Amino acid sequence: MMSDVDLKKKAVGEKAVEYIQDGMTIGLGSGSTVYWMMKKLGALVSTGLNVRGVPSSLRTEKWAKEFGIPLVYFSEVSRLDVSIDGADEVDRNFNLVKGGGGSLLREKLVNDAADKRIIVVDDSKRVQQLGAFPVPVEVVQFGWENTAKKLVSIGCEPALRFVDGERFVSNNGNYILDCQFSNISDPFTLHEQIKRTLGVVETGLFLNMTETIIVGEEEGMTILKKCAPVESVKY
Ligand SMILES: O=C(CO)[C@H](O)[C@H](O)COP(=O)(O)O
Repeated sequence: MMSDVDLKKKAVGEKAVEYIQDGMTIGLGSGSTVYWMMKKLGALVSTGLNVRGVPSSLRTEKWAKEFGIPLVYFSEVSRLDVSIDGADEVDRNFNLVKGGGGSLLREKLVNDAADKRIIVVDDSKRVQQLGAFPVPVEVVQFGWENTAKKLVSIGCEPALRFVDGERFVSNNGNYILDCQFSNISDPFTLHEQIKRTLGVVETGLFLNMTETIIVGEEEGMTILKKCAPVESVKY
């Protein structure tokens, strides 16, 4: 049986497919919420919907192939019509922490290329202030220990990510440092500070990178849109 959280993820993932129209090129995000979007999209493709996707991770690429979603190389498209992605935290200013699955760099590149960017989350991801979830920071492997020390000096506790007892290596061949800050009052300045650190490739702070957030709740969902009234969908 599916957990309550999984039911919420499924509901918002499937809802996001309503934003996709025939002929669109779609940025396919990563994670378990995006999985449901892709499964539904695959079903629509099998009934004739003509779309193509750019995957933001190898796992997403695998799912796209499994669900029959046609893919196109990122290098072959200049813009995407829409991107649909998950997140680890969303604040009320539409800023996000992403990278819990380790795909933050490709996700950022894909989302940045989209004209419309939709985020799908369950309500446990909504926060007053970013930072309870450690900020994933992608760093080059060479000299990562020194990069970590530099990050300590800007106020965090970085932890090298391990998965199944092994050092996690991103799809780009880099390590991830999960950086716990005690308080992120200004995510924009923090992002700039981290980016200036030698050895850092990208941060999981996605700032001003979405206009629509679909939040799955116990009895429905809330659709948050920048500069538009909140929409509530009840079951
Ligand atoms: O940023 C991500 C992967 O790098 C995911 O979108 C994020 O971790 C949310 O995942 P899920 O939908 O499984 O909760």
